Amino acid sequence: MSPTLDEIRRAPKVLLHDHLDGGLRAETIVELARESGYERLPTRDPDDLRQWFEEASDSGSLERYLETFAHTVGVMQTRESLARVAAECAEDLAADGVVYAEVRFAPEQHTSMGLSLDQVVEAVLEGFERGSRGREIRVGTLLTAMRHQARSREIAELAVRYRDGGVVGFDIAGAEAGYPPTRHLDAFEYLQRENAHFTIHAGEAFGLPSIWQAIQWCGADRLGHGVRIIDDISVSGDGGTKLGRLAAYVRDKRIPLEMCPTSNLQTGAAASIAEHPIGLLRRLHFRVTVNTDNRLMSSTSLSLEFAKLVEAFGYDWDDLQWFTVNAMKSAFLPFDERLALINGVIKPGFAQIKWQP
Ligand SMILES: O=c1[nH]cnc2c1ncn2[C@H]1C[C@H](O)[C@@H](CO)O1
Ligand SMILES: [Zn+2]
Repeated sequence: MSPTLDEIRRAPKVLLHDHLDGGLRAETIVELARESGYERLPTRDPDDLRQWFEEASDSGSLERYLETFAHTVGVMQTRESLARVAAECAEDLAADGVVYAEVRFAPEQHTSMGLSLDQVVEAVLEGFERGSRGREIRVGTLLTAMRHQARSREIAELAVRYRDGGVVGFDIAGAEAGYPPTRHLDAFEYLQRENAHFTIHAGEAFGLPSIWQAIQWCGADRLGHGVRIIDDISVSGDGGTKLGRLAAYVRDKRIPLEMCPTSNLQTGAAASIAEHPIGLLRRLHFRVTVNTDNRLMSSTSLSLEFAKLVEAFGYDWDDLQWFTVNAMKSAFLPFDERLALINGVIKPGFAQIKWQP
């Protein structure tokens, strides 16, 4: 029997790639816009707004997809709104059965009403703490720098400053074409000297050179998306595969791929779930993880992403557990804490679901 959406919701899941400003509740956006006097929302009806985000994000272009964030970032400019959005994020993920999440956002985008970078981070950390309290979820924060801006070193320093307060790593995001990872080499070298962890959005809207730079120049621990690694794998008529040097390196080094299937369809990185490179990469035993990217823009949840993969590839509980353990192994948490979650929460949780009549 293949796993149903309801059953998947009850399984303990791990989410490594989820944007705070891409996961707001539509009702919350409308309320925050009203309270703050934000006038530019396309509609004030939550149902229409939810649909607007999904449709506007479905253009086949990452650049157009990113334009929709103006409306979520626009209502996240005060301590209260940031803390509320973060608390609701933790609540929503816990309700979906996520037991460990790393949620990212770009502090530099939340200072237009006068908050300092430190105040922004503190508000979000407080929100995650509040939303997680009493629930079976732990949330780590990743600080993102926008790749078209020039504040990555500053944001990297911010991440290190809050490393003992809930920030577990760093990331760069935004339009990929024209903004290669090496533009931010200074930030990555600083983080390496500080023994800090980081992931890089790479191989989503640009190909192998972006992935190569992220790994071989910048030293990324993980790849955000990384779907274009497929360009370095040739598949012959009889189904045989041959890995190029970069693809072999990524697999040999067990570099985690934070794959986000639905988001990739919307930005044109893949044509359909069934044709998504995740199928081949899983078969070839790359360290694949499954993620949401932006739950609002993609109208999705981690459970729904898994359910779509079950439908397209016929995955069973062992596959879903494999993706989940991969994600937990790849988290930016200390080794002993990762192990405790794998052995104490993930494996028993999947065993219970697998064996219940
Ligand atoms: O999939 C993505 N690729 C590149 N950038 C992205 C993606 N999803 C969200 N972002 C951007 C828009 C957000 O404002 C920013 C920080 O979360 O990250
Ligand atoms: Zn992303």
